[in-house]
Amino acid sequence: MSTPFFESHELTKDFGGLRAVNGLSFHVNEGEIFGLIGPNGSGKTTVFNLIGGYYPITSGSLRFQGTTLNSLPTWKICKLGIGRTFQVMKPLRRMTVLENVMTAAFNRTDVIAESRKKALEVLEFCGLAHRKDMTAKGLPIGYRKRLEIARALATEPKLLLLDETMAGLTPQEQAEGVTLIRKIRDSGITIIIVEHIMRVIMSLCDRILCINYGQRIAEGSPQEVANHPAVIEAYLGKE
Ligand SMILES: Nc1ncnc2c1ncn2[C@@H]1O[C@H](COP(=O)(O)OP(=O)(O)OP(=O)(O)O)[C@@H](O)[C@H]1O
Repeated sequence: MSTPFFESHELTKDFGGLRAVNGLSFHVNEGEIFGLIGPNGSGKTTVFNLIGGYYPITSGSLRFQGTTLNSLPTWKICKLGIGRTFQVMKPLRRMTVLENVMTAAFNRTDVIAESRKKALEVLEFCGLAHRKDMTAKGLPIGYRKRLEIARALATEPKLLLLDETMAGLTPQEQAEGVTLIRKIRDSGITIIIVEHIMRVIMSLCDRILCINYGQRIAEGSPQEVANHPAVIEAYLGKE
């Protein structure tokens, strides 16, 4: 059997007495857009933080292209080719949009001219080139979300983790975000997306995993997951 592109095996994370992620196993195929959904507090961001190396894993394992990620530092995980955005955006507020993306591009180069070239390419790709000289703190939310994506792309990921990149956007901005995410996938980058806006998840994802209390409750095509009784119950409660 070939090695899965990305694999979580029995992933578990405890915060003191709270088990935030509980024996979670799933895999992601290369080229997929894989959705991770679940009610508030179900463990989605914690899964991203474990993949990115921000928290130590309590037990279980994570493997990316055959390499075990457990206990690797965040910068090594980034170098391996896993990039991410953050639910709470963290731009360098006083720097320009271009400088923000350049700092991320330094993940792959020490040369200023190269990081600038990469950052300009990424800004063009994300439709942000015309805002390159604005300070990050002056950007409207729609552009700030794009900047988050641009910074993650500048690290040259093979796997991109998108954490609620649509929250707070207008329907028009969401539609543009969907187009951008498809374009990213079409450029050869595999995506795991956490998102509460179901219209976005349903239209983008090839497969979806729904979790609650850190455990799998359903996995399958968008249609299968949306119609799954356990998913409906988790979101709407029992009648
Ligand atoms: N650093 C932490 N210390 C203690 N508990 C935490 C920590 N991070 C998350 N938790 C807890 O772990 C559980 C899962 O939280 P997490 O943020 O992963 O959920 P989520 O599915 O991303 O939620 P949301 O959709 O609201 O963003 C919650 O009960 C949360 O309070």
